Amino acid sequence: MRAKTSAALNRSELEEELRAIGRRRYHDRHPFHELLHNGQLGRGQVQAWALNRFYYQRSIPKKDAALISRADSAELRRVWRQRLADHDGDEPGHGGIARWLNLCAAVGLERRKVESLDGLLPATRFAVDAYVHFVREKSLLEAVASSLTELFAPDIIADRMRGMLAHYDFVSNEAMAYFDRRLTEAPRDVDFALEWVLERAETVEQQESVLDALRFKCDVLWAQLDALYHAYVDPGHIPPGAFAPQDESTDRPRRYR
Ligand SMILES: O=C(O)c1cc(C(=O)O)c2c(n1)C(=O)C(=O)c1cc(C(=O)O)[nH]c1-2
Repeated sequence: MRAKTSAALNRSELEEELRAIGRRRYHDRHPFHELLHNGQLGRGQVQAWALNRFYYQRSIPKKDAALISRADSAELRRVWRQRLADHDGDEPGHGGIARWLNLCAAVGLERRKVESLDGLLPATRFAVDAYVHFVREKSLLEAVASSLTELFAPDIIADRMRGMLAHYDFVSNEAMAYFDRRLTEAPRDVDFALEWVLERAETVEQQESVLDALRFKCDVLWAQLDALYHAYVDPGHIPPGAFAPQDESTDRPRRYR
């Protein structure tokens, strides 16, 4: 990391620092994703992933609404509200959250069970809530910067779609519709957010805050996968009250290392 006293970076240097954080800390490097994408999880473990990630999906529009509520600029609000429309849809049964629930149904989860949040891992809740609080409480520049993990999302989403379709017979193209949409939504969203941040992060202090915001967000994503790994892979300590897989997946070795 740069010394606090160094001079401010120019735009392309700042962009490179942001991308370097992704290369080191983004959740594509997490072993849980490796197992998920390579077909090495049982159905129950995939269910645990889908059920927990529903809480992230459900919370994203809340954090986007929080960001909009803090923006003085009509342009920022106008662009950002597309994210609400993408996730919530314009009518019931449409939008990203509905598509996520379809994915949950495809892997064998009951919709009402998922929506109840019954069985959520405690660490999922803490990590996701921390993201919403961060966006409510930090500077607007940090709030926008924390969304920049989406710079790195299209590659991992494409890998995930390929891997899950190839390896799990309970995953269909229809079930992957959520991710298919994100392949176009994420680049559009992040192009705007990156430009917005590069334009405004001028001082060393602002630039440090933006880089820290991205590190924080990588931690939010990483912590969710650590919790899944600990509970459902190795050592397999499922916290009291958390989702307990009921099916064949217990035939598979619980330990992968
Ligand atoms: O599948 C993924 O790996 C992945 C990662 C991320 C991300 O990098 O935060 C998001 C999403 N998906 C996603 O679907 C999504 O809607 C989303 C919104 C945001 C955000 O911070 O505003 N990140 C992500």
